[in-house]
Amino acid sequence: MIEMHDVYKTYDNGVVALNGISVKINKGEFVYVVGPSGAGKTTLIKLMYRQERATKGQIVVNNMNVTSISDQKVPLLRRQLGVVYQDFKLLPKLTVYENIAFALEVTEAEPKVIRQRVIDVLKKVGLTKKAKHLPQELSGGEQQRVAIARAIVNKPAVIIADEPTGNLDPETSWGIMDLLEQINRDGTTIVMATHNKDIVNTMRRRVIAVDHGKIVRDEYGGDYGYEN
Ligand SMILES: Nc1ncnc2c1ncn2[C@@H]1O[C@H](COP(=O)(O)OP(=O)(O)OP(=O)(O)O)[C@@H](O)[C@H]1O
Repeated sequence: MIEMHDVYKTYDNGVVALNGISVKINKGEFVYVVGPSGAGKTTLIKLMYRQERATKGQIVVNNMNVTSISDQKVPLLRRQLGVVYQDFKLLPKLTVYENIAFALEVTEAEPKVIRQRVIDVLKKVGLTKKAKHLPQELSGGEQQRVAIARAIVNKPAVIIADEPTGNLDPETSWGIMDLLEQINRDGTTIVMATHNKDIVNTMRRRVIAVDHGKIVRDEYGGDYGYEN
């Protein structure tokens, strides 16, 4: 599903963010990426959806060669991935319904298909009643649910989440984790970078620990493993 072979990333300012990463993530896995601030977690994730380009090495996501595809092919790659961010990144002037539909409109899906899919995902994330609201009228947890609905509406093979509970209180965070677990149970691979020790230690999934741009631990049923 996702394979990285000897991947390096040096930013233009000379910072070496990733220093030789090789990893294979199989279909249906739920993987936590942990590590201290500045370890390279966000960079690792950004390389997967070509938000940043690797300096060296090979990355394959769902049979697409992320490192060698042209910029024109990047939208095609992004359709295989749903991305969820810490700060939700919803479009403020669009309603909940429109935010989700927008992700499908760019794929030129038929209006009938768009409508049905948006209705289905709104139900899945429990926000049918908020369809006509603007993001600013929602709580943080609700906004993150909309962002997750937007991420899954294309039925992607992989969800990539960068600190999705970072702006949420503990109870709301658990609600978001329940939703991600449910999406994973339906067969979607999930890669999630997090600083949330409680979540990682409770869920007991695969844990990839990054430090100084290298994988220092890769453990199934692992724990968080260090103090924040
Ligand atoms: N666009 C950029 N330009 C230059 N350096 C960057 C850029 N983005 C990140 N870095 C640097 O790369 C290193 C890895 O950063 P990254 O954001 O991947 O870490 P992280 O593990 O996600 O950290 P955090 O937990 O604080 O979000 C850090 O030293 C950071 O300062």
